[in-house]
Amino acid sequence: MILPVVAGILLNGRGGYLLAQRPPGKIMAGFWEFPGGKVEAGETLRQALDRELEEELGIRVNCATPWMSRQFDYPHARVVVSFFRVLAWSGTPQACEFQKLSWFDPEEALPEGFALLPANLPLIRALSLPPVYGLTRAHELGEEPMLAVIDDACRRGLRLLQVREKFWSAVQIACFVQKIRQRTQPWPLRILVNGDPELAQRTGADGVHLPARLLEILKGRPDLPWVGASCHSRTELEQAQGLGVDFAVLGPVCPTQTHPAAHPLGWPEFTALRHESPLPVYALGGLTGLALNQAIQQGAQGIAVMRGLEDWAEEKIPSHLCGQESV
Ligand SMILES: Nc1nc2c([nH]c(=O)n2[C@@H]2O[C@H](COP(=O)(O)OP(=O)(O)OP(=O)(O)O)[C@@H](O)[C@H]2O)c(=O)[nH]1
Repeated sequence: MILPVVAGILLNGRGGYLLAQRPPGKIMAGFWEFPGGKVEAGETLRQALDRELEEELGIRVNCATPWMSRQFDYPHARVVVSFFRVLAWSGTPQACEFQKLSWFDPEEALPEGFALLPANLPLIRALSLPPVYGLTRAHELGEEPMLAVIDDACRRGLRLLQVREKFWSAVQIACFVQKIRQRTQPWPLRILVNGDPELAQRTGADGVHLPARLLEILKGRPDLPWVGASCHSRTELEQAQGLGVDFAVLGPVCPTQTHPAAHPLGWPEFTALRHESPLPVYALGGLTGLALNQAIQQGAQGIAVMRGLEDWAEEKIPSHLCGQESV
């Protein structure tokens, strides 16, 4: 039997997230978790979330979006935990069940020996993934205009970039990575190189972004700090998961100039595939910054944008998508 569980990740607008320590008397007492609990008979996941967070923290959830779900076998039960990002609530979180509460920064590693419920480990890494993943097209725009676009996007909140220059040599890409680093020095931008892991390693990037064709060839996770993967189907999402990548990019969701012949998935298909995968999934294909809200509502990690990076209409990433500011 699988035990359905919901858990809420309260986000405080600066990227911080709330953990609770399971109180004495509960199974796995002393372990840290996201507030939540078992779904009761007849409840929807959202109803269960609202009830659990009211019982445990004394808050009313005003805005929560589905995120990832994970199945895990504990000695006491097989659980499937549906995690929600909780972006707005009323009231101040309190320890209503005598649990310890603490806010954490996703950019900082948890303390040595920290007892986190094991099903939650990949979530902590995923929490440091930003809502927008930019893709370069310097081969079309030219290097200098592309650098200007990246610089401008960083000012508006871009923190993750894929250098996708498929026709360039390793030397050219390495040089471009260097230039991006110099230009974006004030911001903590992570740079992934599209291609094979060896190429990414040679360019000094923070990670590799695997094209779909490599997913069935590679035997294991490349030895780089960050690994993303391009996926277009359930099979590719499963291959990416099998390799242990950090996140997937799924698309095209809408018609796109980059792959005019590709059949767009549309939002319903994207949402169904995203729901089946335990990975954080970015939506890709014909999207602009305006689609970010919709993508997050559909449970995506965010959006991956190429042309959208230049057309990004918003001043910056809307603050209501980052969590509650007043905490
Ligand atoms: N609440 C919560 N449970 C989680 C998380 N991750 C995870 O694996 N679980 C597992 O999901 C199950 C939740 O059960 P629970 O004991 O918290 O449920 P509950 O609040 O309804 O407790 P109760 O039955 O004592 O009232 C446990 O087996 C727990 O180990 C998480 O982040 N939050």
